[in-house]
Amino acid sequence: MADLAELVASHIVDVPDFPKPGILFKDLTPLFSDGPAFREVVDGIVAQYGAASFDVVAGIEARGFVIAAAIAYATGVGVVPVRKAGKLPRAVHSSSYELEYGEAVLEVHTDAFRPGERVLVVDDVLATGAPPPPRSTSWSAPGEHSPGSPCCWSCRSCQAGSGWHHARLMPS
Ligand SMILES: O=P(O)(O)OC[C@H]1O[C@H](OP(=O)(O)OP(=O)(O)O)[C@H](O)[C@@H]1O
Ligand SMILES: Nc1ncnc2[nH]cnc12
Repeated sequence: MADLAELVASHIVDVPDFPKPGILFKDLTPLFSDGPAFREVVDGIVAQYGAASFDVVAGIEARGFVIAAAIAYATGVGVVPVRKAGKLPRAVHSSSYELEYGEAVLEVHTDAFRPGERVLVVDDVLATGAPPPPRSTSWSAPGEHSPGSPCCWSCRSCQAGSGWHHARLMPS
């Protein structure tokens, strides 16, 4: 797993101030475009969870689609697109959330999953994403936890020491 993490890290390009000043954007396109590396990562994800542990893969628009489709093809299961608001043509479940650099709404068709189906949900990056906090939720200053700790191993705000991130990602 350490090797895989290194492989991923070595194929990420950090882009400062994209899409907004203060955001360090993790660009995974070099990983997607490197055939052997991408295959190794996809195979690694499948091995991590076990091909028999899920019945369908859900990918989060848009970069998550790339990974979800590859996993689905590799394991012979179907893929369900979880799309940004207004893109799906039929009845949807909908949920809003906060991004590191904005807000968005994700939707999935109400009949996308069958009862009891086991779903592997994939995306490329977890920065800060979380449902909008309830009023009572406290917010924690960045840097209160060490980068690499389980609470925020992929939390860019914490690692970059800038911005705020949701307490949900932190241990209580
Ligand atoms: O943890 P968060 O702060 O939610 O950030 C992570 C999300 O942001 C990016 O998607 P984005 O909405 O930018 O869409 P894209 O994949 O279409 O670029 C990324 O692919 C994740 O879905
Ligand atoms: N820092 C970041 N890099 C890439 N994608 C992101 N989505 C949210 N924050 C991001």
